[in-house]
Amino acid sequence: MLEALRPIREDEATAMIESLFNDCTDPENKGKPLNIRGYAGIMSFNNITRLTFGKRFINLKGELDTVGTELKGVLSSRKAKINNASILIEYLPWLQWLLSPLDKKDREEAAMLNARLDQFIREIIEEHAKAKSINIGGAKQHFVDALLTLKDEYDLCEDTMFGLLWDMIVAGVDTVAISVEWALAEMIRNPRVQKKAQEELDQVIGSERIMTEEDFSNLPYLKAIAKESFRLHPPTPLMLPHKARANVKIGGYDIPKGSIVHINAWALGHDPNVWGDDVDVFRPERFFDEDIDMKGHDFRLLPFGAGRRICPGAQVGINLVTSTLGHLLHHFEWKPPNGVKIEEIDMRESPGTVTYMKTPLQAVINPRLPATLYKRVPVDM
Ligand code: HEM
Repeated sequence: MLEALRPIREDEATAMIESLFNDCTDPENKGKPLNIRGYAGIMSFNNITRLTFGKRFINLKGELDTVGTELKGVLSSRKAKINNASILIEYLPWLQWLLSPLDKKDREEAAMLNARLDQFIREIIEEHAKAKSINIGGAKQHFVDALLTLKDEYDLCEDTMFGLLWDMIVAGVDTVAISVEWALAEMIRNPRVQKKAQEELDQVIGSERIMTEEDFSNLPYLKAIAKESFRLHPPTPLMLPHKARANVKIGGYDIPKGSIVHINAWALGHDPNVWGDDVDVFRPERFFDEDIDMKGHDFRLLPFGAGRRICPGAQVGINLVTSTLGHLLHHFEWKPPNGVKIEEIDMRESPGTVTYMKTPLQAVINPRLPATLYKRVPVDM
């Protein structure tokens, strides 16, 4: 599993905290809501690019730098095309003829984007291979270095390495950012839960230091909040498509060999037969009544899937979401925009392979710790 590669460090979350602090204390923004998605996206993108190939793309103001903006833009348009075209065709193959002109244009554009991404990743692999051969900077433990170490043993060709690296980025960036946004929306809608989480953070960490990953074991309520949010808002509600390799019978249904099967993680988390009458209520305490596993061992809760295709970044994802959420709740008080009632927050989903909130979350935030704790932690690549 990926968590063995390197520990999560606090720097991306603290860079996000610093940006949020600067923006919410800017007199021009007084009382104005901030769009949280932008901040969470930068945090998540840099966390995953650092984990994968030891690079971050952020300037001193906490914004994406030029290369990062280009790269993120290319990734989003590539993903949008995959989402739009292939999902439709998978379910409505007879529509293929109708889509073909658009499809051709899309294909050409996708080929161009792929070439741009491949060039980018080629340079990164070369850089790491060179550093490895002359041992610059000691043994770095990024995903690309692990691949280089295993390259000969597993006969990994360039295409396979490119694919694995991009899979990590595509699968890791949106899922983490989406999860943080949904969880914060629930914190704003549920002031009782927000207050209880902040009381726990204040008791365990106090107001003279920031949270670290070592604190997790003393923050059961924070962990239960992350879990409850994954239950109600799994960022990949239908997981990824699976193909039956043989005729099988599951739950009384015949699944013929070759069928494409989606598992509905969203429906599992919303089943009143499992979760009771308050299935739609955000109530982290339910996991104190019964501690249900969410890493593939208990089929009542499967935000990361299960079995051989389970998300390989599950623990990294859980830690990133929990850590970001912990910092955000410790550092700020969260409220809806002035004049908006909590029940008016738009909790509709934007459908797709990953489900963002349909309306990006707007929040008014207020610092709750001494100003000295809002400085980013220096980067250790
Ligand atoms: C909150 C965070 C995340 C959630 C909820 C999540 C969820 C999932 C799910 C449901 C799948 C498909 C499982 C299946 O269809 O059986 C998946 C696949 C995958 N995830 Fe994640 N993920 C998260 C974060 C990450 C991160 C941080 C990384 C990498 C650093 C990552 C890498 C991958 C990869 C590479 C796959 C494809 C595995 C395959 O095709 O076999 N994920 N994830």
